[in-house]
Amino acid sequence: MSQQKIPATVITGFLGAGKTTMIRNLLSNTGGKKIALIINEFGDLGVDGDVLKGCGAENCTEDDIIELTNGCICCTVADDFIPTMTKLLERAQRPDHIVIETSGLALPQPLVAAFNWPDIRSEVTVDGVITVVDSAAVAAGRFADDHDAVDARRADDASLDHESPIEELFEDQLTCADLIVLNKTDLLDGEGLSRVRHEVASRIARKPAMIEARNGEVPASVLLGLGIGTEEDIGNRKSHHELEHEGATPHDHDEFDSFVVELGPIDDPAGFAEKLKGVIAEHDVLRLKGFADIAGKQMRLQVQAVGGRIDQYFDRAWAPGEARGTRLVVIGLHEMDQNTVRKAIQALV
Ligand SMILES: Nc1nc2c(ncn2[C@@H]2O[C@H](COP(=O)(O)OP(=O)(O)OP(=O)(O)O)[C@@H](O)[C@H]2O)c(=O)[nH]1
Repeated sequence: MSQQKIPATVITGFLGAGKTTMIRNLLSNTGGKKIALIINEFGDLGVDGDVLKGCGAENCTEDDIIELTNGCICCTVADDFIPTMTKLLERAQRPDHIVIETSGLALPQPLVAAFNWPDIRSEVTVDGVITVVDSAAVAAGRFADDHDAVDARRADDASLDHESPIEELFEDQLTCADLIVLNKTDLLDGEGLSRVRHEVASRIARKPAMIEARNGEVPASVLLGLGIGTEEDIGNRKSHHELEHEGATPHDHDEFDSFVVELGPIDDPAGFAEKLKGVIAEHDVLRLKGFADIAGKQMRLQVQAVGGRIDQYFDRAWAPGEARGTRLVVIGLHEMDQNTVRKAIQALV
């Protein structure tokens, strides 16, 4: 008798929507299922891997967490994702379930389509694609572009064939969903949330289930076991790019850029965060995350900024022999001036 296919859940969603937070919560309540986690993030710091490995889940040990670091998963399917899956499937102890966290800038379509490759298809199936949405960011209009401005730009430059890259990606990630998690409900009231629900629904023709969550707290029984087999339906969930350029090469990430800023110790983390908000707003930084060395503290500070909202918390002690330091990854649109932003952040300490 052939072995049953292993279900794989793809978790996607724009930068900072709460994917890692949701997975962290999931790993603490898997109902005994052994999970293998494949994670991919944009930027050179490996913050998500560090956060998830640090959560010490029994059913997903450090060995079960695989980081894909050679670029965005949707562009490295053949070179990175498929070989990783093949190796995972060769393990003596196979996982009960595979969870894949895409980078916040990934198109889920090419990844899901990879499950139709013969070697993978015979052993794994996509249990479902879950798209996490930052409800507060939707309410603030972060994905609703200024269409007049875009039209004006297009009139100036005939080669511009699509709308804002952020808006497109947001819609492409929704288009792929079997389940949409409207996260960060704590930041909105009932009316605001209902507007977000309508706005999200209006962006896609399909009507996947939509649930609300705070801090990604959704029971494993809801997230795992959707049983969809999404790879068989992926042809009906085309991205903007696929619709505009049938048969064209996949998209790249030229529209976005990331870089790492290194700093010395920070004396006043609250003051630093306040001033950082100003830099983020002035330079349209989309996402900033990393770890900070706070003078006189044994613990390192995790810094997470999504747009102008900054969270900071001490996550663990600096390990013996570990080089203390402040390292922050900054992600923005390509036109962001790296040198100016780097200098502006360095000037804060
Ligand atoms: N207020 C609030 N903050 C949240 C919630 N969920 C996540 N966050 C915060 O949002 C920030 C980003 O969360 P992550 O889980 O790292 O988001 P992500 O989607 O994994 O981010 P990328 O991997 O960079 O795309 C962190 O500071 C979280 O603590 C929520 O429901 N409410």
